Amino acid sequence: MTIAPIIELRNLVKSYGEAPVLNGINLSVDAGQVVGYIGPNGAGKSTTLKILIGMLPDFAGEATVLGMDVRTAALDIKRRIGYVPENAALYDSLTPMEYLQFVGQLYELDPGHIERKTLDLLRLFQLSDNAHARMTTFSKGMRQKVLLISGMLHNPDVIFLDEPLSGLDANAVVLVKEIIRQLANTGKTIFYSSHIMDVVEKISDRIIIINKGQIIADGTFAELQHQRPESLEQLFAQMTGSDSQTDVAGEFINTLTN
Ligand SMILES: Nc1ncnc2c1ncn2[C@@H]1O[C@H](COP(=O)(O)OP(=O)(O)OP(=O)(O)O)[C@@H](O)[C@H]1O
Repeated sequence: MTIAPIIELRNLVKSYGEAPVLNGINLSVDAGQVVGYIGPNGAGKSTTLKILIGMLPDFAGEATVLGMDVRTAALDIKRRIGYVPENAALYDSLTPMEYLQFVGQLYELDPGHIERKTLDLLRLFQLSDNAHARMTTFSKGMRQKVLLISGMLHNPDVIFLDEPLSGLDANAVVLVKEIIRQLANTGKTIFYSSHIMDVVEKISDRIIIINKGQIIADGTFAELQHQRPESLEQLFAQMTGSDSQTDVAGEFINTLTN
C-alpha cells in the first residue's frame, strides 16, 4: 500500500501582479518529517505557506494537504493543521487566557479543556505570571510564545511555522526545537520557514532552499553537504548568490561614513 504524502505541491505558480513570485514549485512531504523551507528575503516562503494553509486560493497548479485540495477543502484542512504566522497581529487587549480560549473555541474545543491545557502550556513557556495580563504590555518573545501555543492548541497533525523562533530567548529556542523534534517523533509533520541557519541545520530531516520562486536544493543536510562540504549558512550564501557579505558590509559602512 502506498501512503499518500501529507503535503503535495505540483507546478505551483503564484503572482500578485505581473511577475510570478512562485514559479513552478514541486514537492511532496511524508508524515513525521521536519522540513526546513529556507530562502532569501522575498523568495516566496511565506507565500507558499499561505497557499498551503488555504489563505491564498488564487494560484495555478495543485496544492494538497492531508490528501485534500486546498482550494476546495480549506475548512477541513484547517481543522487538522496549525499555523504560526510571521508578524501575526494578536488581539492585544485580551489576556493570553482570553485569547487562547477564543482560538480554542474556534476549533470547537471544550472551554474547560481549553482552560486547563492553556494554563499548563503557558506555565511550560514561563508565562504563568502573565496568564491574566493584557498582551499590550508583552515583549516580542512573550507574544511569540502565545502565538506558538495558539497554533498547536488543537493538537494538529501538520504544523506550519513561519519564523517560529522570532524574538525567543535562548532557553525558549532550545525548548521549541525540542518540541518540534518530539512532535515529529510522534508522527506529526512540521513544515517551517526560518532564517536561523544553525537551527534549520540541526532540526530538519529535510531542507528545501528556494530562490526567486524556484526550488534550488532539496535534501537532508548531509545530502546538501555532499554537493559542497560547507555549513548550511555557507551553502545558502553560495546557492543564493550572496556570498560576499563582508564586501557588502564594507560598502555599507563606506556609504554611511561618506
Ligand atoms: N500581498 C502581496 N502583494 C503583493 N506582493 C506581495 C504580497 N505578499 C508578498 N508579495 C511579494 O512576493 C514576494 C515573496 O514574498 P514572501 O513574503 O513570500 O517572501 P519570503 O520568502 O517569505 O520573504 P522573507 O524572508 O522576507 O519573509 C516578495 O517580492 C513580496 O514583495
